[in-house]
Amino acid sequence: MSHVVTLPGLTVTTSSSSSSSSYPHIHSLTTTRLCSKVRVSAQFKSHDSTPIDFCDPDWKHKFKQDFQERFSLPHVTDIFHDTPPMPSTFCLQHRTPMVRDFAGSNPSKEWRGYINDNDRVLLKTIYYSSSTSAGAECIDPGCSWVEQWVHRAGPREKIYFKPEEVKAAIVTCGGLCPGLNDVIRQLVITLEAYGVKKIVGIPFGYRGFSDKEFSEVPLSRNVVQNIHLSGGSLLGVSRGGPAVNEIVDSLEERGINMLFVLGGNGTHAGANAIHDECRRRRYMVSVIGVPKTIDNDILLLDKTFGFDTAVEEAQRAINSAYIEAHSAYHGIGIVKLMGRSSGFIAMHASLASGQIDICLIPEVPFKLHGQNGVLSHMKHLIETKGSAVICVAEGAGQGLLQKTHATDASGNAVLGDIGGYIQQETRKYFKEIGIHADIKYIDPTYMIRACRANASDGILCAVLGQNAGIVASQ
Ligand SMILES: Nc1ncnc2c1ncn2[C@@H]1O[C@H](COP(=O)(O)OP(=O)(O)O)[C@@H](O)[C@H]1O
Ligand SMILES: O=P(O)(O)OC[C@H]1O[C@](O)(COP(=O)(O)O)[C@@H](O)[C@@H]1O
Ligand SMILES: [Mg+2]
Repeated sequence: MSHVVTLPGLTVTTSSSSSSSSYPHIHSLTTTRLCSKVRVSAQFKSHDSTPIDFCDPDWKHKFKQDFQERFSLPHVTDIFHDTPPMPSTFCLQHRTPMVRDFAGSNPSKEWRGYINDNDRVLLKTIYYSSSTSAGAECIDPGCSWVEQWVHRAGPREKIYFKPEEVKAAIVTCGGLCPGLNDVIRQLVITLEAYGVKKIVGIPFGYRGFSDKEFSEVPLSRNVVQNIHLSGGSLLGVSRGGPAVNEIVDSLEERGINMLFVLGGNGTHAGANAIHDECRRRRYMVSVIGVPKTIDNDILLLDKTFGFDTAVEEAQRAINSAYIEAHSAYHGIGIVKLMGRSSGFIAMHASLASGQIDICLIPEVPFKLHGQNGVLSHMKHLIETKGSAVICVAEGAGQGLLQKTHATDASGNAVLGDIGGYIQQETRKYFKEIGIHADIKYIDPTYMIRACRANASDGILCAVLGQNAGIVASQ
């Protein structure tokens, strides 16, 4: 499944997080005789999924063109051709005076705070001279250098929404993630800086659009001033909810013409559908998505908000498991961390802690039983070190569990409890081989998810919130 993630200042078509975007599926590609058979990863396929023909001397140019198309930003003038631009109300009015302003210069002429529409950000910075170079990510067999650019986020000189005519709504959907409040806060502050007066929060995710018992939450700088000091979402979150038509009806009834959605792949599939429906109805709305995934599984993004906090917080659980395991005779600690389809949290937390003996992630299949299984390695650890600590990502080893086919209200598969399964199997195994083992299992998922963002995530959220607010009007 493919969906559009609209980042503040850039639109990215990604595969759904279930394809674990940083580990894209490999597709085979057969070329003509002159070119060798090569395999190309999904991220390097063209826009319409046709494989690249490397025998075409023009392939690089075509690849770049295709990449640019994928990353082109939709604009209100694509549909409402006559919308007049107006000078931005943002930076010039609300920036902090700079020292040189006091020296008598003309600030409006000197200030260089706007982004040019053609500013770009280079995505890849490593030049791999060969495909055999460690970690090489190559497009073609010769590992040619191909620039990949995306739009630079930031305030433009012209805007297309009059602040006094804007009613902005913010909605947070899916599961919690540290930093949601930080993004909401910065969004509100930025919109106010533009001069937007009507800003509301939609309670409990998309459900807030249809459920009559929830009313809009008026938002202002005063309301959001301290919300980043606690975790969760001021607005609440939910899974499932109304159909897209109902949401757009509600937008129209409420007169909302800027919608900010904070959420993951499901939320963005919804945002995309809302955008399409608004376009179909010719209802002028700016729909802005801020990607939220604590799992950090979005291709092209170095880090998503909440991930850093999750890794930091996960270490408390790992440390507790370690202490328990080391304080017991033949102690075994098992910690399950988030990561439906990717093991970034488990892997980073394990590396950072230095206390994990075995780290199991969804990207790497493993077996529990048998000669090279996890259990026999645990036995080895018990015999050699006296204890063992295991970190497992929630999506790891799902093939070992019985499938339930259960889904949550949003249609996501409900995963089996791999941590609990490993605990049970470990207990059985050590009993069978007659070795004492003291097993403790920790699942800190909700303790981690509900945390307040750490300083590094706080800054990331502020940047995202600000860019989301900025991109909406231009
Ligand atoms: N394909 C879809 N089209 C429209 N809305 C969707 C789609 N998938 C999920 N949603 C809605 O998006 C919201 C959040 O989705 P969910 O999967 O729970 O979390 P996340 O956004 O974190 O992935 C839910 O309200 C759900 O109904
Ligand atoms: O119990 P809930 O709220 O359905 O959430 C459980 C899931 O939420 C997650 O935190 C992911 O949430 P999102 O899909 O909203 O990003 C997973 O780690 C976990 O499987
Ligand atoms: Mg999701």
